[in-house]
Amino acid sequence: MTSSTTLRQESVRETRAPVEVRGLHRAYGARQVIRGLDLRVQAGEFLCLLGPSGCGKTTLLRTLAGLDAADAGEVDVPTQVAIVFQEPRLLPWKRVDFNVRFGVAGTRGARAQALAALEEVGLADHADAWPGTLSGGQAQRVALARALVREPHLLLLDEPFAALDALTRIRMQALVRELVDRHRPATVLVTHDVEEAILLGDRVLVMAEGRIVRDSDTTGITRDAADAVALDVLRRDLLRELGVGG
Ligand SMILES: Nc1ncnc2c1ncn2[C@@H]1O[C@H](COP(=O)(O)OP(=O)(O)OP(=O)(O)O)[C@@H](O)[C@H]1O
Repeated sequence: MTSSTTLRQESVRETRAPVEVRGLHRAYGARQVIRGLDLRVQAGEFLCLLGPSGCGKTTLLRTLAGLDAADAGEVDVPTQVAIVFQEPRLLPWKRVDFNVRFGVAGTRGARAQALAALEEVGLADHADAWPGTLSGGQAQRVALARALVREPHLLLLDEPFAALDALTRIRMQALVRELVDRHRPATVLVTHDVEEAILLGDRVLVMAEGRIVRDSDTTGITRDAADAVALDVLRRDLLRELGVGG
């Protein structure tokens, strides 16, 4: 990722508002899930969020998507937001093309936009297929196309690769990074996979007990042999932070 880093930073469209969260609080009944969380994501930046189960990652994403309300604090997000979940959540009784158009319902030229998005995820020839005939990876690519067609300025990905087999996961990681580099939304990916976070993101954040407790710049760390030591050190550090390993 080293060579493309400078290019990515230079081509950020300054007109896009960054994501800004200040002093966010959210409780479910007596349980305080998010406790005074601050977060800033620049336009075009790819942020990966790690954290133990139940620490509030999905709650944060849902709040950024406007699906959940904050109890206190400020949440400034762009108007164009799209979210992809672990499951594709397609309408099984509608063809692929409709499922993608669903993201821009009512817009003129929606069919053409849907086809363009399907083309980008390598599924142009599946526009008229039924969701039930797709593999898990293909269905998740349709979910990605449905998100892209909205031209999001903020793209939220909640463990989107977790249900995929190892090879499909690697292909999907590369596709998502490529799409983010091309469209430049601010991107927040929740994952439990430390290596995925380091290799895919520009920044890796660790969340614990409702706050961000670590923020590491990971731009430029690749699978190349030259980066092996940096990758290993960061991986160990992050695993320790997550309470795994010594
Ligand atoms: N709608 C809800 N009502 C009540 N409690 C909830 C609700 N949504 C989440 N919670 C609780 O809030 C806490 C944080 O949940 P959240 O899903 O945000 O965690 P997470 O970090 O995404 O976990 P995981 O990694 O397991 O997906 C959990 O204890 C969960 O049970």
